[in-house]
Amino acid sequence: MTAATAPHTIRALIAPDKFKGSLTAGEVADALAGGLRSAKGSAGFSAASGTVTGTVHCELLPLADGGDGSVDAAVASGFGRRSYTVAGPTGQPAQAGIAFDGVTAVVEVANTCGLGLLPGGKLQPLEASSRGFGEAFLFALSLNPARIILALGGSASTDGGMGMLTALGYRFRDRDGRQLYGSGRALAQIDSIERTALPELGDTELIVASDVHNPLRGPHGAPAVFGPQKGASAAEVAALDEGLGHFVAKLSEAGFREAAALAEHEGAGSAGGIGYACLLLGARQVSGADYFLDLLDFNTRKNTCDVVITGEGSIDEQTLAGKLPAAVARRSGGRPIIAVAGRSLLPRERWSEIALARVYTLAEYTDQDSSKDPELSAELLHRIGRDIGESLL
Ligand SMILES: Nc1ncnc2c1ncn2[C@@H]1O[C@H](COP(=O)(O)OP(=O)(O)O)[C@@H](O)[C@H]1O
Ligand SMILES: O=C(O)[C@@H](CO)OP(=O)(O)O
Repeated sequence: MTAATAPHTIRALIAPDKFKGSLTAGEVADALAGGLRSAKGSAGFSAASGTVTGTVHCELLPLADGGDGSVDAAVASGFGRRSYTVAGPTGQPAQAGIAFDGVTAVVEVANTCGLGLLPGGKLQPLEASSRGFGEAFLFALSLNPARIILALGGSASTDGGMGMLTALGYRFRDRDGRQLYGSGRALAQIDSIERTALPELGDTELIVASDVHNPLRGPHGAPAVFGPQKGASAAEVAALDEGLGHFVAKLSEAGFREAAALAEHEGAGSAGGIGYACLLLGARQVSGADYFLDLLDFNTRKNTCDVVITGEGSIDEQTLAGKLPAAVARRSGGRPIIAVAGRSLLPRERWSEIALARVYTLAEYTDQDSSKDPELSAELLHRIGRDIGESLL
């Protein structure tokens, strides 16, 4: 007869980012928690033969890094949500949400002009615009906040923020004097720029929360690195890069003294160059991952857990460069960090570079492509959660 071991409790903090294109951060956390609680050996496991060796307590903390889910993360931390209709990435109305707590407003690119809002999911690398983000920005300004968090990422456009600036009252005209709407394609057609009816920014502090450090143009710029995921062919990437060059030259001509220098600035290439336009307006840049981890009080919440489970759609070089799982791992104070992802492009010997104890991927659990299949993804995450639970008990 073996001596019975006293049941113990494992406290897991489930703190993932979204899996872009398939699941929100909240859905990822829910599916993992369901799996962990059903692990064989846990008090939640109901099979007749189950011996209870412990309990898994899950604390759910869906996160964001400036991309999709940033407004949701602010709302989860106690902000109110305000709904507002904006022009989506191709001009069709989109119901956007901003978060506001009376002092700070959070405005998000992904829920105003993001990839997920393209009609029929059809990518529009040249036509998509950041105008809707500008409209939400204006709405946030009308609430008189002390500061606005401009959450950048997940955009459908590569327009250098031209659409956003148009919504804020800048007028871009072609050589025949026709007003341009603001899109990647329109960048090359700009002949003149006027500043008209600009909103009063007053003392409002503008903060860009983004987790990419790319400059506006060049081999590491917005078109080259993020254009292909928005559907741009090699020729379109080149045209967008050239268009952005023309945009910068025209802004310099129109009296923006910093226009050329800011194009080189780290983060100018976030959200198809909306980062650049925000910097032109005087915004300060912070790490999106760190901003939202602070807002959701991660440092305190991690203190009461034994293990942290984080993740994102794709674990890759960008993750190592400081995306959300890396920021979570950096703050976890020596607790074991398990990452879960749709796919991982990193060999296991590189996990330790950001202190990941283990990486689970959906790709290891199926032969099918789960990247566009939320139901399958949630089911696989449930299985992974169960396996993680069983490995911990
Ligand atoms: N359910 C899934 N199954 C497999 N791969 C996924 C899944 N969801 C997302 N991915 C992969 O992750 C990529 C998005 O990466 P992610 O880390 O979520 O976003 P980003 O890099 O923009 O922050 C997708 O293009 C896809 O390759
Ligand atoms: O919107 C984009 O162009 C990119 C970079 O900001 O976003 P993500 O990192 O979500 O792919």
